[in-house]
Amino acid sequence: MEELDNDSEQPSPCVSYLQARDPSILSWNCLNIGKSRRNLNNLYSASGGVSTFKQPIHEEQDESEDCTPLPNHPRKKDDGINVYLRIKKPNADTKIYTIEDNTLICTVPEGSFAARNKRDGSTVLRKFKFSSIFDPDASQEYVFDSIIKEKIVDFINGNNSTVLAYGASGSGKTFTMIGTEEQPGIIPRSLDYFFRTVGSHVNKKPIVKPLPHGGVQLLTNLQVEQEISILKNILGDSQSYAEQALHSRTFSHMQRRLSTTKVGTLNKFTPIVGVWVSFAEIYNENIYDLLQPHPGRHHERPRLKIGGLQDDTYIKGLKYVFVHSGLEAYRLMHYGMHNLSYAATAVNEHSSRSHCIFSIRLVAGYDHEKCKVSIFNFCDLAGSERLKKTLNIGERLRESNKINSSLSVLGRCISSIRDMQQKARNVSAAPFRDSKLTILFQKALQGKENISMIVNINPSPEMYDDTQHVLTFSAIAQEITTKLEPQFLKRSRYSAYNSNISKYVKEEEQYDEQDEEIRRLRYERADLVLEISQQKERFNKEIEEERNYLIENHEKVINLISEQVKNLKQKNKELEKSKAVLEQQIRQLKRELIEKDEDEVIVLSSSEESADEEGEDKNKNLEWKIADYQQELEELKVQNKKLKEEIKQLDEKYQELHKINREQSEEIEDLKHTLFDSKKDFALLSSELEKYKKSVQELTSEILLASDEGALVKDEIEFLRQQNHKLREEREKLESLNEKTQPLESEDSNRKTGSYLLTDQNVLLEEPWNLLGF
Ligand SMILES: Nc1ncnc2c1ncn2[C@@H]1O[C@H](COP(=O)(O)OP(=O)(O)OP(=O)(O)O)[C@@H](O)[C@H]1O
Repeated sequence: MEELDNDSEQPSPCVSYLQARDPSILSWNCLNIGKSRRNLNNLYSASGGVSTFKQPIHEEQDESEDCTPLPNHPRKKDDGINVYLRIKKPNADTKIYTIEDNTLICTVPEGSFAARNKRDGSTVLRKFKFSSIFDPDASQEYVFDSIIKEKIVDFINGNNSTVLAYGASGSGKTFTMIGTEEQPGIIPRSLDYFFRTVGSHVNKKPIVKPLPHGGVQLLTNLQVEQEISILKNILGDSQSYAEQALHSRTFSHMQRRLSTTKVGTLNKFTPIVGVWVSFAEIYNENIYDLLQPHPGRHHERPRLKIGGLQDDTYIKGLKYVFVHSGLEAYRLMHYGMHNLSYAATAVNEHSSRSHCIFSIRLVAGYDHEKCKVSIFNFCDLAGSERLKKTLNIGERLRESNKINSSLSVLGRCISSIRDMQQKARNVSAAPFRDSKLTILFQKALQGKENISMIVNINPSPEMYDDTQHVLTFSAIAQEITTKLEPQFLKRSRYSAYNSNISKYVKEEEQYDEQDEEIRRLRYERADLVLEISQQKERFNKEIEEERNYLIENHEKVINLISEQVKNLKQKNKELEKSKAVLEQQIRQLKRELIEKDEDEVIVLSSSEESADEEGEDKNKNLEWKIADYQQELEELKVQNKKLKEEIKQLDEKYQELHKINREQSEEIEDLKHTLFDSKKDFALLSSELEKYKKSVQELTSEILLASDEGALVKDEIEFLRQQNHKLREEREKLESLNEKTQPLESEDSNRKTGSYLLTDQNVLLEEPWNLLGF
């Protein structure tokens, strides 16, 4: 694999990468309106007959490419940032877009601001030029073959490559990158193509490992085992058997389908050929490793930092996993996909909210000291949806802000690189450091590595605004123009020259065009003035109403809206300024026209050609001004519309909150009544309880009294017993005394004298009781 050792092909930093393969790109960048006017006239006539999406259908088909050795394919020094446009299949027929060569022509739909400026019989057209356009029928295979295949060969030969997928949510970025089981995208196809080319030479075990900041590290036996177990752990433990089986099935299914397509072969190969895969995610401007097992729902994933200097940047601590087959790499990709932060938005339920970078590193060489590492990055950018369309709030709003700001930094980098390269200035002045994404791809964006962008659009009319935003951001060149009807062009106001038509016909046409231009500018100016005053009026009214309304409940939202209103006002001011400049230019043009009228014979004879060019240049400038102005105003209008929508949303939300508030207040009132009643009941019960307590107390004291009396009775009984006892003793004494003194007394006399002493015990006991009154 000699090609892999070729170090000499490193591009020089000053290479003009904007010199795209398609030479027409640069001429478009220069936007020579003089030339393009003629071209456009042709285009108009051609586009009239062009039906929507007339490009040929590219079905999946077997390739007949020869199985030839890979060419030594160093990266071309003139490679630029190729921007490809891929159009998703529309749900319904749309007449908005037509394709001509590499130009997408958008017919501004009725109701759009740009369409309102048109005159009768005219149509506003917006044109966007790309390196290549893939129509809705372009198959995954066709896209892969056209854009990626060659880059894989470059990659095998040691060159770095980056492919970015850009577009609004749901436009087909992930479909293009990953695809489906039946229609695999460019990552699975690249893995298949790559491994079928180098597969048999890939080491079964890792020998060296690429280091993040460049170079490689020779692995010890223990480290080799550790690296192998990393892959096993990720694939074995973390994925269910069902998932593993599904991914294996899908990949082998795809391999079977692609097995007939030919790949290149390597003539020679080095002993060290190692393939390493990484998968990173940039979410909310934080970097995460998608091949790192997720720590669980309630734990934060470790955030990774960017290391390196200038354009040699890398992600510190990102896991590189050794693989030796396409299937292993494919399964790692799916593992990473599981870890992705997906969030629901109004546009696409599974809209990806983060930028995902799947990278393949190829390490090849004869020994660890002479190894070369090449990297292929596949980057699926987050959806570029506009904030207000998705009705994002809170966390989602913060996410969207970060996504949009990183995409806008990317856009600014791309356009400032274009500008600077055209003016031969230093590319590193572009705002690369403003987002993680551009820091990581700085080298490629500076033209030192191959980089391409696949722009995906959804041509449905409801996505028109988002699509325009995406196209404006990404197109290599663009133009806004109006298609005029022929009768408009035929008018002539210089009939005085009819006698010498052949001489003046050309001049007349030129005057006609200028006249036309002035008229058109007047129309547009009048429209713009009207639009601005209406906008101002509407803004003032709406802002007044909304402010009063929202002030009580939505302080945060009000701050946001005020900010937006301020921006819009600022834009309005800028528009006013450009309008003044425009008016000034129109006046100047008119003055020149009058002067020309006066000296026309001289002008015509002496400097016919230079007058042509001058007029054309001025027209060009005016056309540009108007185009800019129109575009700005259109964006302003879109923003205004969105703002109104947002305010409406807030209004509804407020109404809802108000309703809930009212219901809650009513509930509170009910509760208050119930509480009042309960208090009354409680007071009543308390007084009854008091009464009850009192009667209990009385009863208790009565009981106590009764028990005291009982005790008294007991004491008296005791006392009587003792008395009784004493009386018995006394009787016994008396009896013994009686026996001693009168032993022979008769029975009758005994009965008379001691009747009470000789009777039974009952008689004796009766006497004390009688004494007590019982
Ligand atoms: N060219 C195409 N042909 C067939 N189906 C497509 C095409 N492009 C996209 N789709 C389908 O449209 C849907 C949305 O596409 P996809 O998920 O790729 O969009 P996305 O741009 O990645 O969105 P997001 O940024 O929200 O993740 C998917 O169901 C996908 O299969």
